[in-house]
Amino acid sequence: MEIFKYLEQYDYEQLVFCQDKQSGLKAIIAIHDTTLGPALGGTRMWTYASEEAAIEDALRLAKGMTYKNAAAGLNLGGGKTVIIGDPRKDKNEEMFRAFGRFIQGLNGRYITAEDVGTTVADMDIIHEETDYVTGISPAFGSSGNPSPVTAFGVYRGMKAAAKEAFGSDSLEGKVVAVQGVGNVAYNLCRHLHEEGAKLIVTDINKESVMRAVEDFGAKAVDPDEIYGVECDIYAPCALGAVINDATIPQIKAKVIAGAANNQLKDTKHGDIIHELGIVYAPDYVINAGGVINVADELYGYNSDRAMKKVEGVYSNIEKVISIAKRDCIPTYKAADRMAEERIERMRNSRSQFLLNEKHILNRRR
Ligand SMILES: NC(=O)c1ccc[n+]([C@@H]2O[C@H](COP(=O)([O-])OP(=O)(O)OC[C@H]3O[C@@H](n4cnc5c(N)ncnc54)[C@H](O)[C@@H]3O)[C@@H](O)[C@H]2O)c1
Ligand SMILES: CC(C)C[C@H](N)C(=O)O
Repeated sequence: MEIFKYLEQYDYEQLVFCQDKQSGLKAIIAIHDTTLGPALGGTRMWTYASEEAAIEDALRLAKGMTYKNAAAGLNLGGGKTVIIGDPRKDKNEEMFRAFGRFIQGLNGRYITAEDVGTTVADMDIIHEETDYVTGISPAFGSSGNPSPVTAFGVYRGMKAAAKEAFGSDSLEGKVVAVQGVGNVAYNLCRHLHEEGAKLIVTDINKESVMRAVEDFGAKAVDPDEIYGVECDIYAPCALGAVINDATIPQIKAKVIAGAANNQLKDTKHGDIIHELGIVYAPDYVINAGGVINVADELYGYNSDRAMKKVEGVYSNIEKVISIAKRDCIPTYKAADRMAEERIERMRNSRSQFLLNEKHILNRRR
């Protein structure tokens, strides 16, 4: 990979490699765009097949956060970290302390939070070294685990997408096929069950499936059967790239609305499902509840205020659908347009000169 060529092509600002021999920390912080504010995005810990794969993941996820934060109306840019390692075996306290010091060294350009493989406990350790971390324990007056709030946002966004497809946002009696019943999707299933939806679930983890069957009366299917089940709504809540050439012909749902990041394998798959008349709730718009919640910590966390903002995922999905109709484009393109237009508006509004304490004029005093 020619790194500078790639950074230039997709407008990245900064890529930081962090190494700490004692703890074994190998982390890559990618900052994509800070036009709207400091880059906020989680830390993923994963066993990557190669360093190149880790760099690519950090870059791709960081850009996704620029779009997610912009579309959610947050005054935050986009960034992400990947730590190379197995979260079940390779974590230690010194690692997250060392990582916290690296974040502190960026002096607020990047703020972290949880992602796949990291937990509230990890964020609490980082917090020993820096204030540029969110999703820390409620004991510190913070927001804690973002997953239940992400789930609430997905539930709200699913209702908005259902309104477009079925003429009503009621999910009562609707059959929802949920792929992966982990942290986010278990909570999503609870909201759906409480509204009277019927659930079909799958997971590679049998215990997670059994919990959904027992708690919500869900019907269980094998992981590769989920795409083809008879349902109204397909909710991808496990992996990315699940909307692809092999799965699209199987999908019977009229709505795709779920938590997973990067659901479209390629943009062409967003075009195909649009042509098929499927209402697709773009992933980074519908799953923004977690980041909206942790971002509220930057104002002094207030749960009621944060949940009110997360309810707005409903109107954000409505906005995306209306842009898609107005401009005759698929919803994934409409979401990109919404995010890019906001960034451009703000870039222009910040173009006037503003004196700040670092400016050369101050140094002459
Ligand atoms: N946690 C959040 O707040 C948040 C926010 C935004 C986006 N997301 C995204 O939502 C998705 C779920 O996040 P999570 O925090 O619930 O993660 P999780 O790890 O708790 O849950 C994912 C579940 O998917 C299952 N799974 C993995 N591969 C599968 C397969 N092939 N078929 C079926 N099930 C499979 C896992 O066993 C697990 O139970 C991820 O893509 C994540 O990036 C999460
Ligand atoms: C900031 C975090 C809560 C980010 C979350 N992991 C996401 O992908 O949106």
